[in-house]
Amino acid sequence: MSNQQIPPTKTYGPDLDLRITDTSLRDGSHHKRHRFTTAEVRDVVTALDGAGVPVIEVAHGDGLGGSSFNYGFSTTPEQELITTAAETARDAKIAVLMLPGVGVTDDILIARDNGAGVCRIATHCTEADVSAQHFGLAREHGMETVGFLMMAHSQPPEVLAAQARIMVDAGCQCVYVVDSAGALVLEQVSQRVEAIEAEIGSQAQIGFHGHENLGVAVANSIAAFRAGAVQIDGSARRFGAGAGNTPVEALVGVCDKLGYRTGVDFFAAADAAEDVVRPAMPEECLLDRSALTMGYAGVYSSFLKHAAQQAQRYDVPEAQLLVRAGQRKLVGGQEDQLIDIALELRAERSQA
Ligand SMILES: CC[C@H](O)CC(=O)C(=O)O
Ligand SMILES: [Mn+2]
Repeated sequence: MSNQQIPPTKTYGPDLDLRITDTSLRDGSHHKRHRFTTAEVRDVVTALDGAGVPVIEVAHGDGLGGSSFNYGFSTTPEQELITTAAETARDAKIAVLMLPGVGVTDDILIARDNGAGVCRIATHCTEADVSAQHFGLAREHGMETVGFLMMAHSQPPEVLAAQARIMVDAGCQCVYVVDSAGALVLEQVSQRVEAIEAEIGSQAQIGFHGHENLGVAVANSIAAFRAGAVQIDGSARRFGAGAGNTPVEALVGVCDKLGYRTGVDFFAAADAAEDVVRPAMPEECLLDRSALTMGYAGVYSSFLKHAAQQAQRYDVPEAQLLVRAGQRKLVGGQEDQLIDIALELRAERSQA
């Protein structure tokens, strides 16, 4: 099977070239409107763990503490889902993600007590400073740490590198370039990874989290890996916000063909995606006009469902709403501004 063309510049460890984290039970939760049940979590974790996926992320789609009016309420408390995942996994580590301010430090400690081993702290890519105490706390309590620099397309490589430095100095062990809008394309990914690598060297690892809005998430993930990222996110059948994330099963297949070791069994991952994850979801995650517009205009993928709701409520075109959200450079947490934009579009129409 192996037909390696370009040897990796960096590897995750002696047995793995890259470590995959599946986020269908966290980013995929957006697509399910945060309605995962413990039975679904048990089935998905069993299947992904059995396929050899080394890390599985579980939380509300907007991270710990996300269950709220602003983001949508979870039907099952996320800590129950985390407990179920941790009790089910035989080999996989369970990861949680949190945005400081959406969740609080206690959420991290409760998740750790419930069996989470990896603590991922996400900030907008110019606000890494708000993550410092969270990395310290997680490390103190024996958790592995990952930092998410979200909306990475919105800043040049040197800004991301400076923000990565802040996270690493605070105790972050792997800084992710997070393409929240699915707006980055190939070299735009590798340049960001290379700039971070130049700044942090071997002090921490680098990761990449892609979204499929422009249809290049697998290619972007390979570009990130070749530039030095050794932790790569994906999602079974790509379930995630917007058009979803990098499809794990496709990423594994591509890595097999390039000779990059993921430790994941391609056929078992394909079965998990089709037989277990797909039935847990209401419908397929589409790469449709709205998702494409998000990638093209640089809009936070988690806005998709909110934009659809407001477009319908105020009877305005969803694509125009998303384009304006991109122009306003909205970031996570500003979902309510979609209402402003919808009202603006409606007022313009009635004046015309
Ligand atoms: C929970 C914040 C956010 O959705 C993290 C993420 O997956 C992204 O920015 O893509
Ligand atoms: Mn995401």
